[in-house]
Amino acid sequence: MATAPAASDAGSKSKLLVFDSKEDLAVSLAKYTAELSEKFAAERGAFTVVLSGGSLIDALSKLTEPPYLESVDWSKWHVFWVDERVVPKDHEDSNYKLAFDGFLSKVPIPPGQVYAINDALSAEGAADDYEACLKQLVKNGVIAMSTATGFPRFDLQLLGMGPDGHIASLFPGHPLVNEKERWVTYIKDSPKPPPERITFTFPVINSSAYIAMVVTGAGKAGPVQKALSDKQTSSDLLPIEMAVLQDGEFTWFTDKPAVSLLQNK
Ligand SMILES: O=C1O[C@H](COP(=O)(O)O)[C@@H](O)[C@H](O)[C@H]1O
Repeated sequence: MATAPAASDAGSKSKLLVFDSKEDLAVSLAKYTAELSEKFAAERGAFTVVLSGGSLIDALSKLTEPPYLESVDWSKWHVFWVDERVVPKDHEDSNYKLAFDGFLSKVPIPPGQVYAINDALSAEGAADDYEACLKQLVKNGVIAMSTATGFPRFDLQLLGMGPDGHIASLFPGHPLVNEKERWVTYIKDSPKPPPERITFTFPVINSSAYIAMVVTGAGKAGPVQKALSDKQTSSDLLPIEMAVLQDGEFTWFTDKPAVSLLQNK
C-alpha cells in the first residue's frame, strides 16, 4: 500500500491510500473504522456513521468478520445514509437494502439505532422527515454539532464517488450542489436512475469529523485526477472537488487503477 498527503484546507488533514487489491483496501478500512468507533465511543458514548450506497458496502466486508465482529462495541453505533433512493426499503434500488443485506444484517447494531428514511413519503416529505430526525438526534446529544459551521458533525462518513464525480446524490452541474441552508434535500431528476432521491447537502458532508472516500476502478480515474491535481483544470468543480472538510480528516481509500492518471502516484 502506498500513502501520500493530498491537498487539504487549513485545519484539516487529507491522506491518499492506494491499495494493491480490494481485499487489502477492505482490511485497512475495517481497522480504520474500528479505531474510530473505539475513539468516539470512549469520547462521546456514541459513534455516528454515515453510509453510502453502491460499491462502498462491499468495502465494509472485513468489519463483519473476526476480530472486529467481536471487538467492536456495536451498541454505540448509530447508522445514517448520506443519500437514499425514494423507493421501498425492500426495493433492489434501496441503499438501505444494499447495506442491510451486505453489512447491517451481519453485525449486532441495535435496530433502533439504524435510521432509514420513511419510504412511505414523497421525496420532499422524506427529506423533511430525515432532516427532522437528525435535528432531534442533535437535541438528544447523539449527533454532535460543528461549532465551526453550525451544521451536524457526524463522526465518520463512509462515502463513494460515481464515475462522473458525483457523491451522495449530488451530481455535476445540478443546482443542489449549491444548497447552503438545508441539511437534507431531495432530487427528482437524478441523471442516474432512480430519479427520486434524498441527499445530505455539502454543508453537512463538509462538517464531518472524518470522511473515508472509497473509490476504486479505472472508470473513476478522471474525477480522481481532477480532484487530486494541484491546479483547477476548469471553473466547473465536480461534486467530488466540493467535498472539503472544514475541520477534520479526509482519507482516500483507492486502488491503482483509480489513481492511474495521477502524476507521481
Ligand atoms: O447512486 C449512487 O452512487 C454513488 C456512487 O456509487 P458507486 O457504486 O459508483 O460507488 C453512491 O455513493 C451513492 O450512495 C448512490 O446513491
